[in-house]
Amino acid sequence: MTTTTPTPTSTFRTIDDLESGQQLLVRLDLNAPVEDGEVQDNRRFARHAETVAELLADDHAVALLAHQGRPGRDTFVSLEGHADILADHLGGEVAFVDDTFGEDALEAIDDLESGEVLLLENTRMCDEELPEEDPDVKADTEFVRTLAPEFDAYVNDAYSAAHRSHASLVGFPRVMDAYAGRVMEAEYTANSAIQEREFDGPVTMVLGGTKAEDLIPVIEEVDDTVDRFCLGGIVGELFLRADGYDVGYDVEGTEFFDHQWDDHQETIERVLEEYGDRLHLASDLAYDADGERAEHAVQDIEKETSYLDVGSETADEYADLVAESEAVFVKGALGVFEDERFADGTVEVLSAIADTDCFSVIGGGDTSRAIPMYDLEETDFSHVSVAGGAYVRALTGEGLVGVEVLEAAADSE
Ligand SMILES: Nc1ncnc2c1ncn2[C@@H]1O[C@H](COP(=O)(O)OP(=O)(O)OP(=O)(O)O)[C@@H](O)[C@H]1O
Ligand SMILES: O=C(O)[C@H](O)COP(=O)(O)O
Repeated sequence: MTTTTPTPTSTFRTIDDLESGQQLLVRLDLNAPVEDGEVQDNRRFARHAETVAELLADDHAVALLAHQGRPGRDTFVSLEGHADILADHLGGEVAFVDDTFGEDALEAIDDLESGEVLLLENTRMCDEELPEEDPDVKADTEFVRTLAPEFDAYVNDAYSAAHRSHASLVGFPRVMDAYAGRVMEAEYTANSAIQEREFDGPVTMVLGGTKAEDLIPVIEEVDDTVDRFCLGGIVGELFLRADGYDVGYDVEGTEFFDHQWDDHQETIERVLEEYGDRLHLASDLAYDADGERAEHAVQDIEKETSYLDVGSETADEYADLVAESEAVFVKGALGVFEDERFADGTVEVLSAIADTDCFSVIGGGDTSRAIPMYDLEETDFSHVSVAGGAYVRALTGEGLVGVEVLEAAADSE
């Protein structure tokens, strides 16, 4: 059940301020999981499709920029498959060109007509996109200088990438009329409003997923507003390791634990010491035993086993804590929910949140996928954010550079 609608607080211009029939450069965040080389649909496609559909209905010609993965990772692939998924959501054609700002891209942009959509190749395949630099430096790249004159205006809909100072996110608003798309507007409004809210009862934060380094600072920074943290996923196992259990080590070729432990051991131990009474760690964990889900109490953990979900005792405890909360914030999944055998922790806790009247926000590009996957209703949560890193930064009150440049562009009008 949903409770509250947050108050809008944005100061950028939105697509409501655009004149119709323009040539637009639109930045989306279509970063998605890739399985066996195939990109998978996530909540971002459906959300961005609504922005694109609205722009097409207003007779704009729309060229799209987006990124996928990071160089060197197996998720760093072409956007060709993304064009097909987006087209399915739009119910119309999305042309694709395997070039971002070279001759082929410019030719395709020239041919683009009102009511048509063109997706350009992965922005992270351009050398100038990635190093995080000042927006003015990004505005002076060949990437931005080549594309900007081709368009009447720039629209940024990629809230979930707005914490990155990359050329396609911060360069264009420095040199063009710049507007926020619907996803940017909705996410910004909801996530900013969270910081201003006060709650009468307990506030619970459920932290899981793979990116421990994104979450550790959150625990310290939301210290005043959150009464208890329920930990699972990789981050939960790292805290169990700090608590003296033989878990949270890379086994069977995984690369989740050791580098994050090496980089953050001191902070994890300090946070455990300082906030221990408010940190709930798993009391049992689930693993794959010859193809079947099996569970161990944490006392029986084996260092060589790969743990893939919190156990049922932990899931029950977390569900009870959620049920008596006034507000619940989720970032990251409690287990590998993509595999049904290890979805129990994530699904039990999400279902408990959906069953209460509390204010609830579910965050994470991957984590939010669990909602449709397990037939939960998005409307049972106050807000489902398709952002991960940007959402946790918003929770801690940190600014987002991609939003700041949109605000600056509006101010300079
Ligand atoms: N024990 C575990 N072992 C391996 N993967 C896990 C485990 N627990 C959770 N996960 C994975 O965590 C992922 C979700 O968290 P992750 O931090 O990657 O992304 P997110 O929360 O969607 O945010 P972002 O948008 O920042 O990527 C899921 O895909 C899930 O499979
Ligand atoms: O998926 C995300 O969280 C955003 O697209 C940002 O991706 P990044 O963490 O690879 O910069």
